[in-house]
Amino acid sequence: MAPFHGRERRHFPLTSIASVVELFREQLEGPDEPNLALLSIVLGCVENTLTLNRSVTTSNDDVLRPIFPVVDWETVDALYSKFEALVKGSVDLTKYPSGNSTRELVKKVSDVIWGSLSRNFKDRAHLQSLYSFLTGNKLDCFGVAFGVVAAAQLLGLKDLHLALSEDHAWVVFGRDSTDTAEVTWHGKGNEDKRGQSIALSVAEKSWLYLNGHPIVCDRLMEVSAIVSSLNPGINVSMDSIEMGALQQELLWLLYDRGHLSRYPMALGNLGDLEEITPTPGRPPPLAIFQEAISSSVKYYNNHHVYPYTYLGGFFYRKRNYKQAIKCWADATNVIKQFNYTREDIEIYKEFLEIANELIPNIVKAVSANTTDRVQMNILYNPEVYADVLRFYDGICQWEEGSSTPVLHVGWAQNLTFSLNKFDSQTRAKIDLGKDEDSDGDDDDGEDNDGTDEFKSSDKQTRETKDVGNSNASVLKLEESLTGQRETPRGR
Ligand SMILES: FC(F)c1nnc(N2CCN(c3ncnc4sc(CC(F)(F)F)cc34)CC2)s1
Repeated sequence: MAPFHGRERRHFPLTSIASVVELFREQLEGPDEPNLALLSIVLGCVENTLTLNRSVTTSNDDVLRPIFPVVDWETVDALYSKFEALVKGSVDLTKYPSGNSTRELVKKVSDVIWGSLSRNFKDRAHLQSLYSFLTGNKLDCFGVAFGVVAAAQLLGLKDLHLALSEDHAWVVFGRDSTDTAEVTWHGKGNEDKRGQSIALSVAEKSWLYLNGHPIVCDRLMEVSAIVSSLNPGINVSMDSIEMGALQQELLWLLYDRGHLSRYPMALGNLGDLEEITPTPGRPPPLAIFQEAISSSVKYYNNHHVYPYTYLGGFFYRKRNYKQAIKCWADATNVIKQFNYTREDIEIYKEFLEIANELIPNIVKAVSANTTDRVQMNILYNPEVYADVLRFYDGICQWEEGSSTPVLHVGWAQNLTFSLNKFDSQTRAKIDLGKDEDSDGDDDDGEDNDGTDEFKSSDKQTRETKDVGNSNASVLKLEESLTGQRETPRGR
């Protein structure tokens, strides 16, 4: 049975990037909601063809370059009908009161997707689409959550939407989307919490749930999520040019309609693509990365970390080390608002790489390459030194109040390595102003080795102090981790 109004049929067979873009344009223009299952099947089919079983060689070993795959209507219609039969065959809507979705109904839809998954390994690439689900019974964490939303759309559940953090996905439903439910798993070795509300997890103030500032999608942002989670990767070192071009064009189509404005990671993805292949007449990557930051500040109370690490990575690749370090300090200025829990491992790894590889590489590169006067001067620049301290202070504040420690002696070794590369006069130049106490003089007799800052301060108070306390806390950190003094906080 043709599941669509036949309007979509006229685009098939899809034989080029332009034909896929036209299908998406028509879907986005309405009047109906875009059909999430259809679009996910189409993109999954194209991605699968362009990135898997890629190179075909002839007898004399020429590598045949695949042209853009032909996506037939019959293929898509058959897969769509299979999905529709599975979903409508498994969920008897008469058993659920009409109107807003209930937790039981959401759990049932999640069970339908969950129950169809093959048991084996699930954190490979290209497992995010309904094409993967319908042809291989495999989905990754995002794909399961997306599949639940696509199934809900098929069932006419208009209140059920996708919620996204920087490393997890769940759903919102009910009147004004205030109810939430886990529908997929997260990470390795964590029991899935499907069916539960996310309220308890948010209360832990973990980065994983963005402390109440997730991306809550509407149907059009759910299309943005499908496009943004496209993976043009053929292997670790090669991307499909056609797939990257398709993702870039679809992201601009969504950008022009405003469907990326509240989606910082999609803007970051677009910035990365524009850095590789600039689109004539479009803003430069820097402007797009800055838009991602503005989006997080404007809509998510500056609680997203990735906008700053997207931009930091961009500056690092451009060898603009001063700006890169500033972005990374701005990134820990975000993470310090959270408490570290074991499920935040992905962002921990991000900061570990910055602290223990990228910053040491920078200070090594600029001190080794003394001929490059421009780069050399960052080791004589107190603002850069202050940003390195700010970076570490954010990590320290992240650890404060957390159930799980963040720092270990490896951090301190890299900290001392990086700080010692800065010229000693430079280190003296930063404003170490002590905080004014009530009678206004600096030294009120208490031992000013910074201990008091640890005992009395919590995150809020330290927030208002200048970099001086960051310096104190970082030096305390260095001493505590290298064993010269007791740990600043009993743990
Ligand atoms: F900060 C930079 F270094 C980054 N480079 N790539 C980054 N990615 C790439 C793409 N990505 C994403 N891009 C669009 N949307 C989403 S929703 C989501 C969480 C989950 F997968 F749904 F669980 C992840 C994610 C995750 C972050 S951050």
